[in-house]
Amino acid sequence: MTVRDAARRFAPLVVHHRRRYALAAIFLVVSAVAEIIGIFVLSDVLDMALSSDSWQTFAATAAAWLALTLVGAVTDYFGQLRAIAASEDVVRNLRNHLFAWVQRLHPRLHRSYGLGDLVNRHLSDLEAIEHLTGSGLMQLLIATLSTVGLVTAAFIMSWQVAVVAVIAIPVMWLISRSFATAQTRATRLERAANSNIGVAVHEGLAGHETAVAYNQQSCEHARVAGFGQDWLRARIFQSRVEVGFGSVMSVGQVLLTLIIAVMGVWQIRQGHLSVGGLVALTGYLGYLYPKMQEIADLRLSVSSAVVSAERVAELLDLPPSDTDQADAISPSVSPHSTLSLRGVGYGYGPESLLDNASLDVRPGELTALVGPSGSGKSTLAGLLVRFDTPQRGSILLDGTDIRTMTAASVREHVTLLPQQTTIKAGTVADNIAYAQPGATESQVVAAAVAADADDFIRALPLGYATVLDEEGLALSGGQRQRIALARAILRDTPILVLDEPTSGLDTATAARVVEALRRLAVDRTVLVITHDPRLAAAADNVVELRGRRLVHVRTPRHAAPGSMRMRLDVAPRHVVRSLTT
Ligand SMILES: Nc1ncnc2c1ncn2[C@@H]1O[C@H](COP(=O)(O)OP(=O)(O)OP(=O)(O)O)[C@@H](O)[C@H]1O
Repeated sequence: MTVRDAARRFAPLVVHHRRRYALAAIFLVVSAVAEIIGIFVLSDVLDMALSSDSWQTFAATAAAWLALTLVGAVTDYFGQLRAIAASEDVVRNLRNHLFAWVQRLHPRLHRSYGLGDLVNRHLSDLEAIEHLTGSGLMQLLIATLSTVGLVTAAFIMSWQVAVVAVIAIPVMWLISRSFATAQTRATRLERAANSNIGVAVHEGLAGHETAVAYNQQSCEHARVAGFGQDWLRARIFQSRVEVGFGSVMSVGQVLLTLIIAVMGVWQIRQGHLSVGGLVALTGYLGYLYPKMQEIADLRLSVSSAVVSAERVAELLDLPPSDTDQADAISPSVSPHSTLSLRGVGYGYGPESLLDNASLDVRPGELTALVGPSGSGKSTLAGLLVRFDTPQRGSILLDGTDIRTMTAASVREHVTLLPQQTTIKAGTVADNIAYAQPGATESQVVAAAVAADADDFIRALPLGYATVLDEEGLALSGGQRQRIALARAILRDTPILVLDEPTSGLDTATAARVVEALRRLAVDRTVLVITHDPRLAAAADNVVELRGRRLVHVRTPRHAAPGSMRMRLDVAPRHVVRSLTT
């Protein structure tokens, strides 16, 4: 990606802040102009003082110089504040935009990047992009205008001296260009190492218990330290480029000042310049040099920002998992819905996971999907809530292909309880109500009762008001599972797809949850994915995912009365075989 590509790509996200940047730029330009005129006035003040004319004229000129300095300082203050406010707001908006997009990506893409890497892209990378398209651009504009103003003023004082300064500008630009290539390479290495550290720290902390249990803390530590070493190398490389550039520029500045001083003295001796004029001239060039260096530095920082732009653009170019057709519909939610698969085929790569899979999951029935680990059950659950679309065949909701519906509408009909339970920072009630933010207290309690969670919640120190930390570590695995189940129940959609709802539960609790699921299935369509023989035995239908196909193992016709109490030893042999695989 070139600087131009990056600017073109992200400018539309910044463009609606142009007025704020413009206002900041106006303040800063006024400040720069006040500075330039101030130096001019200073030369008069000095010449007057040296020629000791009237003290009154001297005082008036000195007051004008002071006033200009004050105007410069005040406008600089407001300009800087405005610029900072605009750039922070742009970063905030860019982050909102990126986060909204990343939320639309398939969960498997989140996993493939790693959370640490994604977090990094939401933080420092966005700041760099703002610099490229907002504050950096504004700084470049002001530095360029100031340079033009200072050079013009220098020309008025002495064109011979000003020519030397003008010649220095393209030389500095060429030097900064040669450093920019190295800076891009260094930044790429630094960003990659930084992301690796983020991923390693996140994984190390998220899997801390496993690391301790397996005595692998030193391995986790070595992993973070290894990436830290890469980062250090990249930072040293980056600093070498930055500091090297700074040193070359300093030598250049000294050379330039020396040449200008020699020329200035020569001009005074020739009678072409006054002492005040030389002071003003060196003042102009004293301001000019940092402005030129700022332009050259911007060239370097822009090279770093391009790397960040590449990293963010990479995420924004990923296809979202919830793209709707142009004429997608949002059918109204009916209390009873049938979910059907017709000849569904799906695979992550060339290998199929599902082939010609067909199934009807009807209201009033509890359907269990069983099958060996890795056979594709969770993948199928993801298709039902349109994380992805089948490559062949279709999934129908009351006869409507879910491809033709908006993804949001599909999820208004179908609730998925994922295999991994998520507990958010907040109270128990907040966690359950996450499914339906406007839910009343009694609805939250009813959902908890249905998930057999009410008793243990009431036993917590503050009951439903007990605050859980982000990972819900204050709760046992089974308790977290039931809170997640209550959350799914609270959504009150006609179809529930529950991935391993009884995993981690003791026999008595699992039995109560199974009972709760049977009650739910009375007026809902419930599909449970399970390895739990008790749950499969309690289901009206049992379907096995076997050899990429869905095979009916048991239908309501064969279900024993009171199937909820069916024991594993009386469940059909093939159910037992598939559950124990
Ligand atoms: N994002 C992915 N990319 C490629 N392959 C994947 C991806 N996610 C899952 N798989 C593979 O697809 C297969 C099915 O995975 P899935 O999680 O659907 O199985 P499952 O039947 O639910 O397993 P389990 O019963 O152990 O939960 C596995 O071989 C898995 O490695």
